[in-house]
Amino acid sequence: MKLHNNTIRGVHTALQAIFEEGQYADKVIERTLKSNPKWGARDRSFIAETTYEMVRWWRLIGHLSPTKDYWDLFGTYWLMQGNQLPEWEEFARINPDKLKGKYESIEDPAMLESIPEWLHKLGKSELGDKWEAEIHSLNEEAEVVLRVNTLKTTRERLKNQLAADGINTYIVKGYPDALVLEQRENVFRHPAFKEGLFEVQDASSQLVAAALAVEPGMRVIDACAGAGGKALHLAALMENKGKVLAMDVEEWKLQQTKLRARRDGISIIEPKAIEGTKTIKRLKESADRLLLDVPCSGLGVLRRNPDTKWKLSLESIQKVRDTQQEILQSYPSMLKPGGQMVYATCSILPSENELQVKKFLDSEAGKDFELIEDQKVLAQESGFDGFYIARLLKKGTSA
Ligand SMILES: C[S@@+](CC[C@H](N)C(=O)[O-])C[C@H]1O[C@@H](n2cnc3c(N)ncnc32)[C@H](O)[C@@H]1O
Repeated sequence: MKLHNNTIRGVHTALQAIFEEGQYADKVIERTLKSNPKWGARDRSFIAETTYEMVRWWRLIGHLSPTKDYWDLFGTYWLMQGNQLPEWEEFARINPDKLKGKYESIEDPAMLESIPEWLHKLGKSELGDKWEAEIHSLNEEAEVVLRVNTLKTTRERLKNQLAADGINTYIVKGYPDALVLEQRENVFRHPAFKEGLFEVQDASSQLVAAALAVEPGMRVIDACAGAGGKALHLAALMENKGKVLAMDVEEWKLQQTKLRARRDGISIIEPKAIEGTKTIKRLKESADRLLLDVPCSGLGVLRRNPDTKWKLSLESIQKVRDTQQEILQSYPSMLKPGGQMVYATCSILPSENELQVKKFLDSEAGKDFELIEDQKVLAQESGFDGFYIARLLKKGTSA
């Protein structure tokens, strides 16, 4: 593949914003591409892909590169990918043989997987033998997965429609609404997206709403709805009948949910900002189903958000665990007796997952609940994101 000076500069600018200004990789790439409308499709995918991959391998690249200069870092990355460097003066400091020798002498698994030392220790202590294969899997590039909006089309119809435009997809057993792209593609530009025929949502994430066993006409609360990925799926599973109360502490995210619902032809989602314990108390025993898609470390979705590795710390993970338990201690009061609840995270750490559920069940707040089943979805086994999904029943019958 031929390298172009201006697109490499585009990658540099994006990396600067991510590492020096602490901005989120996905937002930075979106902005970089938007501000350079003259770049063609190939240039755009080069910039997006290279930026993501350089963020993913940042620690290892930094170790192997002769200096911290961006040209050296890019050149090192380019060689690591098995490519050859053109004879440009910008790459004069890079010696491919020296780089290869340095790579082969690395013994530290955290360096080889390009993760912080503390994360390797934590992963090993939580997942034991499964950790190394898991982090290896989480360092792979994510597939693009679509969730068919069954309110507007069928999987078969959408598959054919996309194929007619040269976008080939395949079906994976166990994920009834999913289509996986054979090749990475910017599907947001496709008319079928604008018509609300699909959402982009990882296959593991699609298991969450499905686990809640919703039915048309139910009153459902999605208590951490964010931009609405799962709420939209719930509404589709409910055939747009009943009500989905989409709640979050960050009201601006719920605005996104509203816009997405309109595109998807959904009318049953009602956004509601959480203003404190009052909001929760007022909804006491009002829901047939409750989804707690709680904030988490995001360690299960590193494929999609590789910058998470560099933003997390032991302290930030502890903080998020505290929030998870606070939510578990208070929000289940919104569920009617006899109702079902799903607790979900996009983390693979037991301390955010089954141990949180156990702590809840052992506490006063959890005494009326029982665990029906849980799924520990690892990337190394599923081939998709890492997730945890627990289904719980609130004992008793509703009056
Ligand atoms: C994993 S994200 C939710 C993703 C969303 N359900 C989706 O499918 O797109 C967790 C959400 O919890 C929200 N959150 C954080 N603290 C919360 C709290 N105490 N109560 C409710 N939501 C909270 C965050 O703003 C974030 O949107």
